Amino acid sequence: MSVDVTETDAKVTRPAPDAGFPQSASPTQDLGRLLIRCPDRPGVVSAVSTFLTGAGANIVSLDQYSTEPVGGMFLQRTAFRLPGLSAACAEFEREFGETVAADFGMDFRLTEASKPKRVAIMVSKTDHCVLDLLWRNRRGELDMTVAMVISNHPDLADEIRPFGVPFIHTPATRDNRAEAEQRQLELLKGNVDLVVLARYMQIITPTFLSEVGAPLINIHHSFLPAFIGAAPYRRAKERGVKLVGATAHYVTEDLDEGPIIDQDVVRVSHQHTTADLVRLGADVERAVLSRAVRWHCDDRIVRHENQTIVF
Ligand SMILES: Nc1nc2c(c(=O)[nH]1)N[C@@H](CN(C=O)c1ccc(C(=O)N[C@@H](CCC(=O)O)C(=O)O)cc1)CN2
Repeated sequence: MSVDVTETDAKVTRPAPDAGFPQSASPTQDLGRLLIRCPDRPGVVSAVSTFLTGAGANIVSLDQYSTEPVGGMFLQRTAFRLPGLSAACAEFEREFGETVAADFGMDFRLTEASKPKRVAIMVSKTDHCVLDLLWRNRRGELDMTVAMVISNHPDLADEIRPFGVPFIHTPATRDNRAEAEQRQLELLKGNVDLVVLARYMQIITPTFLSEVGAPLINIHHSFLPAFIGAAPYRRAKERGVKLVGATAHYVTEDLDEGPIIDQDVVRVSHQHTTADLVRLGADVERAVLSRAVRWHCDDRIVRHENQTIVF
C-alpha cells in the first residue's frame, strides 16, 4: 500500500521566514570564515563553537581534519553568519586571539566572504588559462577582484584589455630576472591577496617569494610529480604516456614541488601528436586552475607541511 502524503496533508510546522536569526541581504553579507590549525587535543571544536555562539554567530558549516590518529595537527574551517561582522572583525580577532587561540596554541585566519580577494594574474604568451579565469570571473563563477594582469611579453594585451583589467608588460627573461621582479614587486606588494601564475614561464626567485606578501598558485601542465620543469607535453609524448594532466599547486622555491591543490588527467593514445597533447591538456589546465583559484578565494584550503587540506 502506498501512502500519498502531500504537502498540505503533512502536519509540518515551519518557522516563519523571519523567525530566529535575522536574514542577511546577500549570500556573503555577514558571512565569516575562520580557518584554524593547532595541536590536536579534545575540546577544540567545543571551544570554537562556544566562542562563536557567545559572539552571537550562527555556524553554517564546520569541517575538520586531524593529520594523525593521535598527536597530530587539528585543522578546521568554520563558516558562520554574524550580523555586523565587518564592524566587529577587529575586535573578534583580538578576543579570539587572546582566548581560544591562545589556550589551544592556534594559528588562525578570519576572513569576510563579502570582501573578494584581490588577485593578480601573471602570464607569458599562452592565453587559455588567463582568459578562462577572466571569463569565469566576468560570469560570476569566480568571486575575486582581478587587480591586474602582468606579462613578460606584450602578446596578450589585446585579448585581455576587453575584460577591463589593467595589462602591465614587464619584460622578463632569465637575463634580467632581478630587475623585472623588482618592477613586479612594486606593482604587487601590499596590493593583492593572491598571485596566479597562469602559464607564466619564468622561474620565481626566493627573494620575490619572500617579499611579495601573498601566496602564489601555479598551473603546471603535467600530472605532477611527472615531468617537472619545461616542455612536459613533448616529454610526455616521447615517454609514450596514456594520460596527460595538469596540476595546480602553491609556488615554493623548489620548482613545481609546492603543495598540490588540485590535479586531473585526460586519456591519450599513440595516435595523438604532441600538438594533440597540448590541446587536450589545455582543457584540463583550465578546469584544474579555476577550481584551485576558487577554493583559495573561498578560503577552503589549509596548508600543512607540503600538503593541502581542501575543505
Ligand atoms: N620558484 C618557482 N617558480 C616557478 C614555479 C615554481 O613552482 N617555483 N613554477 C613555474 C611554472 N613552470 C611550469 O609550470 C615553469 C616555467 C618556466 C620554467 C623555465 O625553465 N623557465 C626559464 C625561461 C624560459 C623562457 O624564457 O621561455 C627560466 O625561467 O629560466 C620552468 C617551469 C613558474 N615559476
